Amino acid sequence: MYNVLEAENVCKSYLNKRALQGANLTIQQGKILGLLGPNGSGKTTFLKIAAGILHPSSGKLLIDGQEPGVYTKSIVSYLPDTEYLFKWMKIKDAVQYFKDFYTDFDEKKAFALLEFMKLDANSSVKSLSKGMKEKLKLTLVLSRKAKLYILDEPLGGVDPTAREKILDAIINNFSEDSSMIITTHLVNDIERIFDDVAFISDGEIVLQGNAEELRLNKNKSIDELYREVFQ
Ligand SMILES: Nc1ncnc2c1ncn2[C@@H]1O[C@H](COP(=O)(O)OP(=O)(O)OP(=O)(O)O)[C@@H](O)[C@H]1O
Repeated sequence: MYNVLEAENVCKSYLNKRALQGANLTIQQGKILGLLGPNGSGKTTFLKIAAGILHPSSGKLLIDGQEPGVYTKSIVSYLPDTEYLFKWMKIKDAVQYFKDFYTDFDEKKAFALLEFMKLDANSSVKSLSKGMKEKLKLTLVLSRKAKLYILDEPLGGVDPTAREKILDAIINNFSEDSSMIITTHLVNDIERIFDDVAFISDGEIVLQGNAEELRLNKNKSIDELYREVFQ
């Protein structure tokens, strides 16, 4: 099986804070991996390195066999946990912005997803609630035909019913040629879409495996296992 992402002994320090301390992780093609860990365990730092926004202090991280850079950014669709939409934009301007920026952007898919998310293309971004903004950002990121989707806390502000529908949409739109890494604290709600999970603690991956095998072997849901590991 081909690994879209391979991280070997990745370390990252911010001044005197060691955020990643030798993280090892692989993501296979066609798989959705949940990267799970408590606040401050290094999830966002890991994702930023994979997205090419931060450089590791040491170690190696390869995406499709290459170090993060211009090529990997062209095949990675990244949803950061921060705000990046411009307030002056209407939703349709944000779609156009992505279309201009990314050659792999599928405008038809974007408008279909907007409809699914019940978002009006003529609404202005500044009028959207937190959950609506999350839905818009997810729409934009999922409308690229990327090899790797990186979603940092994608559904925190979305209400539980919509969350279920969006998870279904993610699975229905997911192509076996691509892969996905998702961080979340909503383990119980989201675990059903994970093929694999990795637990991160103090900048180290302490457990990685197939979600179904872990459930069977430990006789626990991933949420229960998470609570046991991080209690
Ligand atoms: N820019 C920064 N400067 C200094 N320290 C940082 C910076 N960004 C993150 N850190 C520290 O690095 C560690 C890992 O942070 P990171 O944001 O990767 O964690 P996380 O697992 O994503 O947390 P959360 O679940 O709260 O989002 C934390 O101790 C954090 O305080």
